[in-house]
Amino acid sequence: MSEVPWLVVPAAGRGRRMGADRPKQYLELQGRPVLAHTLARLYQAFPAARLCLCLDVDDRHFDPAWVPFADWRRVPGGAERVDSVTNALEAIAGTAGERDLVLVHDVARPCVTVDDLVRLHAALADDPVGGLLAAPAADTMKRDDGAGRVSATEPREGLWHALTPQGFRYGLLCRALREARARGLAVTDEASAVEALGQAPRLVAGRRDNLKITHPEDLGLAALVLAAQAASPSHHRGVDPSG
Ligand SMILES: Nc1ccn([C@@H]2O[C@H](COP(=O)(O)OP(=O)(O)OP(=O)(O)O)[C@@H](O)[C@H]2O)c(=O)n1
Ligand SMILES: C[C@](O)(CO)[C@H](O)COP(=O)(O)O
Repeated sequence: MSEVPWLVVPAAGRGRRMGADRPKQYLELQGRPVLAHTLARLYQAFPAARLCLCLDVDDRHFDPAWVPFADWRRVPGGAERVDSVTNALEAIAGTAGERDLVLVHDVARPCVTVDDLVRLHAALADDPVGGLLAAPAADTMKRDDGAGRVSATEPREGLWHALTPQGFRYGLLCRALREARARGLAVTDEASAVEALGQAPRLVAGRRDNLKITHPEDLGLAALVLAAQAASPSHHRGVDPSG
């Protein structure tokens, strides 16, 4: 029987780049808010997991009916994503064990498949460091000169897009985020904090359609992805019965 993970879902962003009338996690996608889709995918993969949901303290849109988990708690969001995740880890101090696996997943990634969730979980079961879903860069990469022109073409070999979930043992993740804060490092994901400790997180190849809804056009793309996934049953495969 495999280990049931903790889930941390940072959902306290304001969606500034989306520029909508509400945070993007509450925008409608196939008739339901983005947040409800994301939590449903996580629940399909890990029905017995314990969830920490990071929400803005001034959130006026959230409805607990969208949370399918039996064991969940609401945690106040912080100023940045990393602060929201840190608040979640602090909220479960004393309950979570040092070696417990914590999977952190952006609420803004509703298209993650059950198959990828289960594969990541399995890949991290015995990994001494932890790791993340990631997709190899598929485009030619340009660097700008700061004035709208190309200054260089960067080799893409070995470059990956960091996706979520990202999963690490509770003790290691707490230490990594604490040290990153102490050193004033700007970390945009959990892996970069762990890297700053000198550790090498495992890259687990994930689907490129696990997109992060960020800009206005991403909402339409996510709707197309969900429709395409519904037409193919592959993402329902591999649900862990012990979860
Ligand atoms: N203070 C914050 C900022 C972000 N997030 C969450 O972190 C994830 C990734 O962040 P991003 O895509 O940047 O979301 P927003 O912060 O909402 O977007 P923007 O940067 O455009 O305002 C999202 O699930 C978002 O809700 C969070 O929990 N707390
Ligand atoms: C964690 C993340 O999704 C990895 O790609 C991403 O860094 C979060 O988005 P942000 O715009 O950097 O907050």
